[in-house]
Amino acid sequence: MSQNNNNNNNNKDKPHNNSQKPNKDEPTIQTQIIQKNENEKPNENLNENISNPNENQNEKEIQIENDGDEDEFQTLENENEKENENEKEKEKEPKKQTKREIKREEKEVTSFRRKKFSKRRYFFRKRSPELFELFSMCEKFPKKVRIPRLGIKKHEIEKTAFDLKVWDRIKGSKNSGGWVYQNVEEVKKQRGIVWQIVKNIASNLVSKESDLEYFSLPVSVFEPRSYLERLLDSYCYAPIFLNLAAEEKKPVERMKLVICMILAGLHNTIIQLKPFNPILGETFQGLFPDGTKIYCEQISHHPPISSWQLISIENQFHLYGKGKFVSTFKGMSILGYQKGVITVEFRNNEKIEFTTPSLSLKGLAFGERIVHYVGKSTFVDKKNGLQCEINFTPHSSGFFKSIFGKGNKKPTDFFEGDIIKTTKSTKDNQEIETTEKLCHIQGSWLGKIDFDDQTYFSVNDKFPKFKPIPVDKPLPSDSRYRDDLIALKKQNLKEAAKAKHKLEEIQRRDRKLRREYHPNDSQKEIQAIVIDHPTEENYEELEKEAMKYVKEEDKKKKQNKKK
Ligand SMILES: CC(C)CCC[C@@H](C)[C@H]1CC[C@H]2[C@@H]3CC=C4C[C@@H](O)CC[C@]4(C)[C@H]3CC[C@]12C
Repeated sequence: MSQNNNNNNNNKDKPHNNSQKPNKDEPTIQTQIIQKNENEKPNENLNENISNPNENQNEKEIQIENDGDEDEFQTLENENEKENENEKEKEKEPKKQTKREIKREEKEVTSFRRKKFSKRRYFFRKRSPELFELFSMCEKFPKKVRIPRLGIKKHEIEKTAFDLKVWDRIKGSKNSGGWVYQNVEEVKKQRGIVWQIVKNIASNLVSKESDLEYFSLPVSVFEPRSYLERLLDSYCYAPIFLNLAAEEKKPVERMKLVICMILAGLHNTIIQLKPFNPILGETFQGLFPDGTKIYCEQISHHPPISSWQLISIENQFHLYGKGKFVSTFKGMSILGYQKGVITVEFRNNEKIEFTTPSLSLKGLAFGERIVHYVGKSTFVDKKNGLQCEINFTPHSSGFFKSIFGKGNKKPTDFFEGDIIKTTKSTKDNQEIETTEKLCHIQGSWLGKIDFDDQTYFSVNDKFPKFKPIPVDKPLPSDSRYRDDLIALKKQNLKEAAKAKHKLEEIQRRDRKLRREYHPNDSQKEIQAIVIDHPTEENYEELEKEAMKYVKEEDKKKKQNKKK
């Protein structure tokens, strides 16, 4: 079945037609996207190793799903289960069962499953017929139409959220929690650089808790993107969940879907490469495969502040935010977060504001490189009086420890929170505030979100991850035109380093001029400390020095504790 066929079928099922259809003469967004994607292939490969470990499985899945129209939602899992069941039976009674009997049993199993899945499909259609189109427009996942697991009760799946092995988490997740970076070469490269930073701290050239922006790092640890493009990684599920949220009439359900959008995208932001710092006025214009428009711009140099917005095709939702990307050295780890509030506005004048948690990299200089999300994420819907705070390290507080004891220790990537409703009423001229707990959230940022006893998101569902497609004719300030970025894309490190140096020089001169014309402007001049790529002879020396420093720090800590 071709992709076009699939589209037609979906259109038939739709209860109402989309009135806004583009003219045939004009290239539709869809066709543009398909052409674009073909050109973009080398770029995609870069992220694929990390972002989607299950890609190969998907291909198989598509083949299976193509067999018949009815089996649209038959998954590989079911196929596997069937096989397993058959194998077990064969082992028990190898000769008695004929092929026919096995086939009959198979049919029974599939019909049972079909019932389950048709339920899902009905739910999906009822919610949003447009989503079928949305999925089929995404070129990479044309036929793999999967529904969010809304409406399926957990007891049907027979899994408990606290069972670690059953948890749906991405490849590389640790049993005790967090995600381990497996690229040994990359880590080794970065260590040499981290040791040099440690050396600078040890000789008191910079303070202990210093921002990464005080260093000019070598291009060998960079990825050929700027922060403006990188920040979009966390919105890879935004079109799916926000389109659903825009249709939702219940405020609680809407908030749940917005929470899903942010928490589900967290596992897509853990790439361990440094993006380029955007230059003042740099822009990025793009499209998500469903047509959602993306605009990003760097609006301040010091402090470096970026702003971004996503606008869906028919203005269903409008997400906007601005903030600083902070990354500070904290002893032997880096804490990275985005300072600022993000807002989503929907067509029906509903509005939700939220903040995101912080990312912590451990094992920078020695040991295993582990990524954690720490801190809090808050969601506020002022109009409907809804509020939600999600805690990313609940196990560390004494309260939760006492409840779940030692045996039930949850992994550190576990998060927990509540949606709370506050209602104001006046009685005898006095304002009374009553709070009510509506819903409990728990899950892992590495791939699972549960609301009460319903699973809303699981990585095993393999939703399509949306990647931004750069627009055809962007502004000349687009980050794609940066020389250092272009050179790094071609893997020409020498040229990239040269271009990076040149751009830094230009920025310095610009700052000087700005200060001359606006003396009151508080644009600080930072003298970045240049850090080179370490040579092999250098490497061991640096390691020894860093070791020395770490040991001294440990001694100081111990002495402080004794006092
Ligand atoms: C010297 C070498 C090891 C430095 C490499 C550090 C890299 C991996 C760090 C430095 C700054 C960090 C970023 C800082 C802020 C944010 C915003 C947050 O919402 C998502 C993660 C993200 C995007 C971080 C990702 C990891 C990051 C890019």
